[in-house]
Amino acid sequence: MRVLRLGMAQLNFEVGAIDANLSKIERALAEAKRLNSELVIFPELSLTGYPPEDLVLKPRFVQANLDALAAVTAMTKDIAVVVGFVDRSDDLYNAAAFISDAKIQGVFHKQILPNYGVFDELRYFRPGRKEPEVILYGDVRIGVTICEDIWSPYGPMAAYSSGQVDVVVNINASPFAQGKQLQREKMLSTRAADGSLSIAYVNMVGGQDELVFDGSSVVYNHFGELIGSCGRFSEEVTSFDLFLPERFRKRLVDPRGNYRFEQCRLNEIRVRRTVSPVSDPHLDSYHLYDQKRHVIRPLIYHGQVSQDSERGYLASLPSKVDLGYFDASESYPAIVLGTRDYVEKNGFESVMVGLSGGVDSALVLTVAVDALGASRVKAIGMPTRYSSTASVSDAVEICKNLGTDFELVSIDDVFQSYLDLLASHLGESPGGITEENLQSRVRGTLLMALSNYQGALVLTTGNKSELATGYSTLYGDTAGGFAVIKDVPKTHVYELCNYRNQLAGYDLIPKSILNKPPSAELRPNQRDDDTLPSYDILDPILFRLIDLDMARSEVIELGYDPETVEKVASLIDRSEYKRRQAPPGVRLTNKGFGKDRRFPITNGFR
Ligand SMILES: Nc1ncnc2c1ncn2[C@@H]1O[C@H](COP(=O)(O)OP(=O)(O)OC[C@H]2O[C@@H]([n+]3cccc(C(=O)O)c3)[C@H](O)[C@@H]2O)[C@@H](O)[C@H]1O
Ligand SMILES: Nc1ncnc2c1ncn2[C@@H]1O[C@H](COP(=O)(O)OP(=O)(O)OP(=O)(O)O)[C@@H](O)[C@H]1O
Ligand SMILES: NC(=O)CC[C@H](N)C(=O)O
Repeated sequence: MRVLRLGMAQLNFEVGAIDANLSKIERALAEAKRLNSELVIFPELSLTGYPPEDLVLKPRFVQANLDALAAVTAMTKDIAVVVGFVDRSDDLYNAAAFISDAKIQGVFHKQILPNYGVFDELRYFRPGRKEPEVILYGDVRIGVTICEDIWSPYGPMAAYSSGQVDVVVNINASPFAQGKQLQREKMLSTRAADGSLSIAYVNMVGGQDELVFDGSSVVYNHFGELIGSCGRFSEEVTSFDLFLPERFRKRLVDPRGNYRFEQCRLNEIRVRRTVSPVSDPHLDSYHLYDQKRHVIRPLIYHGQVSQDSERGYLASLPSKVDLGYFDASESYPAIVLGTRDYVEKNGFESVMVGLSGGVDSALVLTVAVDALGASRVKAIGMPTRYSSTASVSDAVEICKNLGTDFELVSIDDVFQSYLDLLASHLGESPGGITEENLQSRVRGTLLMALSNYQGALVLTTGNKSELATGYSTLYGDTAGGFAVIKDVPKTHVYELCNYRNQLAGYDLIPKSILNKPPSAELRPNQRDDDTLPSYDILDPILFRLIDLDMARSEVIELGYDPETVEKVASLIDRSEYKRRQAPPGVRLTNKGFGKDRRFPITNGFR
């Protein structure tokens, strides 16, 4: 029985930080050697981080990544490595190197470049067109693919499924989206069973601007069964015995993936196996077919273990309204990781949140504390004459629960000075939206001043429903550096709060915050549903117009009120300019505002 002791390095690489990434690889190799791994696989573009975007247009950057590759090569005297890098020859390629014996044994170019959703790879790379190659690592036949390559049964997987490969290594930088892991597992299981080959899928972890990489690396056997997995949202270097039993008979009787008619010859690259193979004579092949080595770990974030089932996404909380796949137990840690990495990778010691006593800022504050710890988070209350006393007491209570500092700065005098100044110029007090938005702008100005003085990053609190409809004040509550819940519809804001309270085992986010009607408190008795449809009506319409790209008429045909649909659709169109000026934030859905949805501001289509 052939066995390959495989190391999976599911690590958080930083875009552009080539030296730091190299040091991380060096430490991972030391750990992998300690675990007796023979071959360690690293994620896509580990050396540069993903996505490197226009950094790769700088020749010096590409050269630095090649220098780092040479340094990795020198580290492989007694271990084999697959690592992602930017290759440069006639053009640039998104590439993987198989390195062992201090030598680059083979270079694989990504053949299928994703250029949809958040991906722009055709802007930077040329698709690989080399004949498929297989590494003969001793007696183990290894194919190498890069992320998108494996999503198609064509491309390199067609050749690798021809019976000449035992295991396909697939290195990834696959960003999190709600429900994505189920999609990945279905696809990988199919690919493995159809090709009668094992698949080792290693993914990046960590936040990069709007993207969050969730790790969730997995290994499948040639029956398409999951035989191992790494944690979600956490770094780890694991070692794994991949048993490679005889597959010949399965291929003869298995109707799937009959590649007998394909003309396919893989070029072979023979590589000395530097470490003696692991073998266990007591395991017969029947037993091995049955073996399931689930290395499934519980969901962990910020040192706390979820009380949910082992695999977060199985414990799906059904959404009250239909907004597509949503599971708070995977989205919450994604937001925490995205926020932590944005703050830390951009060098901020602390963050600041304008805390109103409303649910949005309560959730953002809670995420910030989970991401960074209470001592690095400060809440600022800035009431005016329109703020209710309950709002201030709710803000105080949540800060007490979270252990954060709360500072109260009344802005009413400043607000009044602005009104007086404007009145002296206009001849009357402005009133209406002008007066309402002034309060928000005073808050934004104050938060930015405190940020300048204290060096803390301001977290904004707008949710996806507000962003979609433009229900926010430009240079007011949109002022700040990172928009933590920008891809969370208001309905899910409540579900995330409830999820977090369940984890805490008590009302960490006080019930009074969750139960009050949403209000911007910019005029007496103001409520969001004075201006917008109630969120249980608004969110499903937004989901269909935005996430599903449906036309107004199609949404109306589904039975939604025509007047409401028309109003919502024009709010979406009219507020594109506001979204363009909004800060970046964590992307959770397949249609986040940002790279996923690029709409013209000036737009005559209705
Ligand atoms: N196409 C375009 N391209 C570039 N700029 C454009 C533009 N259209 C308008 N504008 C500009 O944008 C301005 C209007 O935008 P803006 O000033 O934001 O004001 P606006 O969108 O009219 O009002 C903000 C709304 O957000 C609500 N709200 C909800 C929740 C929280 C908060 C809060 O602040 O705490 C506020 C508030 O009650 C109000 O209904 C115009 O005066 C114009 O200068
Ligand atoms: N009194 C206040 N003190 C501090 N910040 C405030 C205050 N009022 C509003 N803000 C800031 O402006 C943001 C926008 O207000 P908004 O009312 O939309 O959100 P919220 O109060 O958190 O939640 P909800 O919309 O459910 O009431 C708040 O999240 C908060 O950051
Ligand atoms: N980096 C990539 O090629 C990512 C594309 C891929 N389909 C994914 O998101 O998983």
